[in-house]
Amino acid sequence: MEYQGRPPTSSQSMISGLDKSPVAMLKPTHSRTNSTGSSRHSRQNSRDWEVMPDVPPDNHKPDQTPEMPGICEGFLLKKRKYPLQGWHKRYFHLEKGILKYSKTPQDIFKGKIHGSLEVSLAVMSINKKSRRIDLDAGDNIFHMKTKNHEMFYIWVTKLSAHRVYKKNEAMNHHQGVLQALSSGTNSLPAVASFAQRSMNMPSMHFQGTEGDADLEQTVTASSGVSFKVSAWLQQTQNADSCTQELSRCQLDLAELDRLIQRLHCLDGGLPITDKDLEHRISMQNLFLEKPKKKSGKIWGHSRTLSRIEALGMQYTPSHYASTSHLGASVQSIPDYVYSQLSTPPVTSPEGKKLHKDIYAMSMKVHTSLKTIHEVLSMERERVRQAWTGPDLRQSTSDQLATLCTTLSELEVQSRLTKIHSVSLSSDSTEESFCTVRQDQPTPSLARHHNRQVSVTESVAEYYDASEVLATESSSENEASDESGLSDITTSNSEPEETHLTTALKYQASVSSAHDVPNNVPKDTARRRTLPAHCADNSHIGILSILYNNIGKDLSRVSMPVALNEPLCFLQRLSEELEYSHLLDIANRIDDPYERMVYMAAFSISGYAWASWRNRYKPFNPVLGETYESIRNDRGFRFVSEQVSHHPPLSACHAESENFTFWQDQRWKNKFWGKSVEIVSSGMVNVTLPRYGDHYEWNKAVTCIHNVFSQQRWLEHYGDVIIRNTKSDVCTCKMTFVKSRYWGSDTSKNEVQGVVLNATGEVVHRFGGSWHEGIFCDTLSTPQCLWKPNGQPEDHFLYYGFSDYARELNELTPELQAILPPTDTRFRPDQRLLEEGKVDESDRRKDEVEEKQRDRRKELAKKGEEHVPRFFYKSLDEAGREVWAYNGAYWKTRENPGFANTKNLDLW
Ligand SMILES: CC(C)CCC[C@@H](C)[C@H]1CC[C@H]2[C@@H]3CC=C4C[C@@H](O)CC[C@]4(C)[C@H]3CC[C@]12C
Repeated sequence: MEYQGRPPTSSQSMISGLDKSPVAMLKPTHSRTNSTGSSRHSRQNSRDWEVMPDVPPDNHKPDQTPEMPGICEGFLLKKRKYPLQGWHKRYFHLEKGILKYSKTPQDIFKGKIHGSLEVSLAVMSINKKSRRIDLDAGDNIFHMKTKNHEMFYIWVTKLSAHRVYKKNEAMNHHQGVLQALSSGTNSLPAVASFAQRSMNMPSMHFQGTEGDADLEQTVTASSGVSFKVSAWLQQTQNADSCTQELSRCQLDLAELDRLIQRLHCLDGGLPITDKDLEHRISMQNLFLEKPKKKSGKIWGHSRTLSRIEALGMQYTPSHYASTSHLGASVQSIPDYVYSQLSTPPVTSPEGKKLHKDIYAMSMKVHTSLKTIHEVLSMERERVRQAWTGPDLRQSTSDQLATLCTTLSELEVQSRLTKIHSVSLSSDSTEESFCTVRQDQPTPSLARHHNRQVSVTESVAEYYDASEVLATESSSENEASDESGLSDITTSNSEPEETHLTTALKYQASVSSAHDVPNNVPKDTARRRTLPAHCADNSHIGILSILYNNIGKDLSRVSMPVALNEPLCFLQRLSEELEYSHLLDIANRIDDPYERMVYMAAFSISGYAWASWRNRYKPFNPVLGETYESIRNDRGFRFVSEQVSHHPPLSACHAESENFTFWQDQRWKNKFWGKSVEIVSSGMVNVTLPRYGDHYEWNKAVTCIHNVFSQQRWLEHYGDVIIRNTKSDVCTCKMTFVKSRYWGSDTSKNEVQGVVLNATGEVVHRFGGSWHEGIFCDTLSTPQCLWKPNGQPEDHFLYYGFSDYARELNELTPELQAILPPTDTRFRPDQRLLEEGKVDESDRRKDEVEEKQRDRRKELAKKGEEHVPRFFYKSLDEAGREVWAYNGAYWKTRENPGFANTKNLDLW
């Protein structure tokens, strides 16, 4: 081990040893500074963040991989996987470009790894002042902090060295494979041999981290070719017989040669040399050019003659005479050779026998050659079929695709680094790099109206943006970040092995449980499908949209509607009530702890959509847009309104005889280079009339991993606490566990929670996953509390929509007459998209956004502000800003009816 984590005196020499390249890299080219930033503290803080440049591979000759940088290991502080929880001490180990961590060096040694990441595939940002290093590898983000500046310097240097090394290695590898592939007909063996070489390269031994996948695939793809070739040869049973036939042929030819020599001697001539034979045969070949034509005048053929002349040969008339009949007689090579060699007619019995033997031998050679020719022709046909057939074509195109992916991965990474840096540099707040506290009051929105646009934020709005964006500044500053230090702990905040056992137990219970009965009627008499399939949007380069618009006024950038799903955020909010029957159950349970268990199940059920919905984004409602949903089958009615456009804020309210539900959805983005974390700050509220309970809870963080690629996936993580503001009897604490604990997949989408009594003792435990269901084993009858409804089979064709989601935008004739014109169902671009008219929808979307801008300007001219129609701003019991329902929607709907009121003209 090169470095044991103590700040050693040797660290100096270690640094100087690496000084040449990495120190240059320690001077990042980008900073997160915005010179026009408005917030004082954020200006200081964002300036401290720097994105490490995407180091270009060294200019070295291919195949000359520079020396592998040494191992680096030691304790670092790592931000807890659950947000908002400070830092803990973890042992990090960097080797061959892979950064792993565990609790102790022993754990690393034993292979008990908590997480690992391929550093060359991550976007790396550093903050010298707070000694922080962030690595975002798309699927995985590490936030680290060093104890002192010396360690910071060492780690940054080492990480950079490993990044450069790995990039070079990847470049070399791909150049090699590309060369092999481009070397035409011999490509397969070339690729195979290259693969063989790569397989032997120790450095190509990748650990099984996600980031390696592409490289690993390429290696296996090319080694797969070599495997295929040998398998092919093995399959070719005729190959052996072919070789045998050839050696037999060789023996026969030797015998033939002997016989010919003897015949020649018999005739009193000198032994025929190979050269003689060659001459004779080539001469015959010349005559064979037009063997049948004008057989009697063959030498009259000018071209033939000139070639013979050119050969400088002299022929006797007997030569000509003997060849003159060839045209008609040549049938096979042996016949032909025989005829050529038997110049003077032989009469002696020995000579005749020799003739016969030569003939027989020639026939044998001919047969052998014919067999070999057949085998080779068959083989050629096999190769041709395999090449044109789907199998090899597929694997070749797969290989090329893998290569392209990996190469573009490198390209993408450099772009990301740029985007990242620009997004940060134009960000006047440090919000994208600090944790937002959910319990802090929201600062006044007015303070930040003058801010510049950032790409980070633009992701927030997903380019439905039509005006200069403004987002609230984070209330957390570097000081509180630093204060995380006092929070340093070596205690284990991560689940122990028991956690895994529990997780597996719940998982098994959920999967063995039957479908959980609910009283919701299955047949809703609503539509089961959408009018058109979703458009394939995989070709739309989200990255290039972002990239090409860096620094531009984003008001002019609109995302193509093909990236949208035909639902908006207002409708999405109502989707959280798909499993409202859990609230109906809760309102009937006398036991407050058990009631809480159901509240928890309900809060988890609102995340179930995420496994299916990662390809499209909802429409951003325009200011004043509304949506209603009356669900007689579920016994509630729901209304929502877009109450603010910058920042986007949707308020909603639902009521039933069993509950009232409300929330305002506000969130912030943190863009880490490859992934976006969505941190919601609004609270969800539910009251249960029977017991007078008022529950409120925060939302988990949603992370869009690999946001720019087709391997995009969503994850929810963090702690969620449900409190009953009307009673201290119990609280519920849940954890949405970040995946990849212990490197296993068993904890995917895992949730675990407890219900605690007033003294903090555990009364109930439950667990499972947000995509498969939740089980509680502490109830008098242990049972599955909730399971998500099955997805319709064709969901992939319809945006991943569940049956419930498909119903949300349906516009029935009855509704058409009653709904206010501001209802989303009337939004023309969304409707066009639903009907599959993507181009028209795109045009209409521009118009809708334009109209929104005009309305805003109009208001500004009059010095007025938009006032939401059905919600009003107020403060909750904890002093947080909330949007409360004013009761006007249903009243107006009934009397006088929206048709008889003044409504906003939105589109
Ligand atoms: C680039 C595009 C096409 C990729 C698709 C992005 C999708 C998956 C993103 C875009 C906007 C995102 C939503 C933004 C806001 C919230 C509110 C939060 O409380 C829960 C997650 C939720 C609901 C996000 C889920 C994921 C989401 C829908």
